[in-house]
Amino acid sequence: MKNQVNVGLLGFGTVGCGVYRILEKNQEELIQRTGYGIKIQKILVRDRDKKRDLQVDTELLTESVEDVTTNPEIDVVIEVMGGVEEAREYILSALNHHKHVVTANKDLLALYSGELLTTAANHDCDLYYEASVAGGIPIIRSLVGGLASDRITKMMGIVNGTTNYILTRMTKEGADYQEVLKDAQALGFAEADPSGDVEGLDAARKMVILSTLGFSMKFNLKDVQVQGISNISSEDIDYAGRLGYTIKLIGIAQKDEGRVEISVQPSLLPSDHPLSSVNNEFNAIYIYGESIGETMFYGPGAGQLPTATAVVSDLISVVQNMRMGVNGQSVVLPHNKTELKNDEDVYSKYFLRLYLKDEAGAFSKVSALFGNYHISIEKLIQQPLKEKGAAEIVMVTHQTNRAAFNQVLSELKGFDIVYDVISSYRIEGE
Ligand SMILES: NC(=O)C1=CN([C@@H]2O[C@H](COP(=O)(O)OP(=O)(O)OC[C@H]3O[C@@H](n4cnc5c(N)ncnc54)[C@H](OP(=O)(O)O)[C@@H]3O)[C@@H](O)[C@H]2O)C=CC1
Ligand SMILES: N[C@@H](CC=O)C(=O)O
Repeated sequence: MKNQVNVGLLGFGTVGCGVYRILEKNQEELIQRTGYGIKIQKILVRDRDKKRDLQVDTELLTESVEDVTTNPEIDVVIEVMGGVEEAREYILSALNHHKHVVTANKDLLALYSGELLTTAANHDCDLYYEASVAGGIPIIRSLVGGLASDRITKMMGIVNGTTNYILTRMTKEGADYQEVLKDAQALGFAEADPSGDVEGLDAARKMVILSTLGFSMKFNLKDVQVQGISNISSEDIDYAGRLGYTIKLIGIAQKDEGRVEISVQPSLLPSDHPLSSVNNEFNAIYIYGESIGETMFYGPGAGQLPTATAVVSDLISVVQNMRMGVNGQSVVLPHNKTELKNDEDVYSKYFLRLYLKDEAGAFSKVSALFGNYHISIEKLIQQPLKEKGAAEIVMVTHQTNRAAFNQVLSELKGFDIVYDVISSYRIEGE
């Protein structure tokens, strides 16, 4: 092996520029840790003439993917361009040309990890993807390395920086949803299409990746119950606060007796729960294992340098493997049969807010409906809504199963004494 490793970058946006910066700044440490110099040879972009914050030698930039994925001088390809089909095609091309690959692309991995990992293995190539989940937190390494000896039973946490940033500012400052979303985009936290963030899909993709690794089962996006944050109002946040809760977008993957539930939903957590204090773009994930019990991972979940740190750390692993003539840890394919839980088997408490007609006996009818499904009410706020001649009801239920709660919700929506069902959220962490 020569004493320099040549790298090709696919993408030079938020993360790509971060990778460039860290490679420039930490070259000395990289040589110490790997024994090799690491040089960026080519960078694929859509538009070479675009004005960029980070100025580089224009000879490095190319609009032709072959300059990277089939370039015989390049040893490792780093994919930080995003998207699915082109990214898949380019990574497969790189692997087929015997190049190791590092990627931050959770959209791609949630769909095609099996194909990509198999192709990598067939070509004796590494495929690392630490940055695809929770930005700078080394969560993938922890699952496939530090916790590999344990049986994982549950993973729960905040895995999207953009939505956590938005909810934090809405909660703490009463900030406007659209305004803070713009800030999250300007700060480089949001995806190119931020609807993936705010509708919960980005977090769902990350939960698919974590669940596949943690439970060694194959999952698809359709296996995840997903709800985003775009309908959360300042009133929901205020009521949650009055009842002692904070609203966060929470991903849960839980296995009981071989069957799994995966969800991403805005959830109410007790305000003294550690996840309630995870603010801004930070992420945090609890991992529970049969032997280890509870562990928690916390750190920046999005942003240029935290994400690039994970990417460059993967690159270091690749170079260390190249030096030793071995392949890396990340080629782990699922081997357990996938079984999902039914709604009847998923239990939690719920928060519900609705407008009720201000007429005698209306609340008793609602209570009776809950009673029909054996759901009891733990906390209640009732107040008149003058402009509608209605009462606003906010309640917290005791534990119930998802099927029963969904049935009550659907019957409430057709009830003549109910003006509107405003919002409902799961309650976790109690
Ligand atoms: N931003 C973050 O905090 C995090 C991002 N990620 C993931 O990292 C990846 C990159 O994200 P980010 O850096 O934010 O994205 P950006 O949108 O900032 O950058 C994308 C880059 O890829 C280039 N590009 C995109 N599509 C093509 C294409 N078809 N052909 C050639 N070049 C292309 C763009 O070129 P041009 O500059 O010419 O437009 C741009 O340089 C994504 O998969 C994202 O999900 C993961 C963790 C955190
Ligand atoms: N858009 C993502 C970026 C990192 O994965 C997020 O906000 O978490």
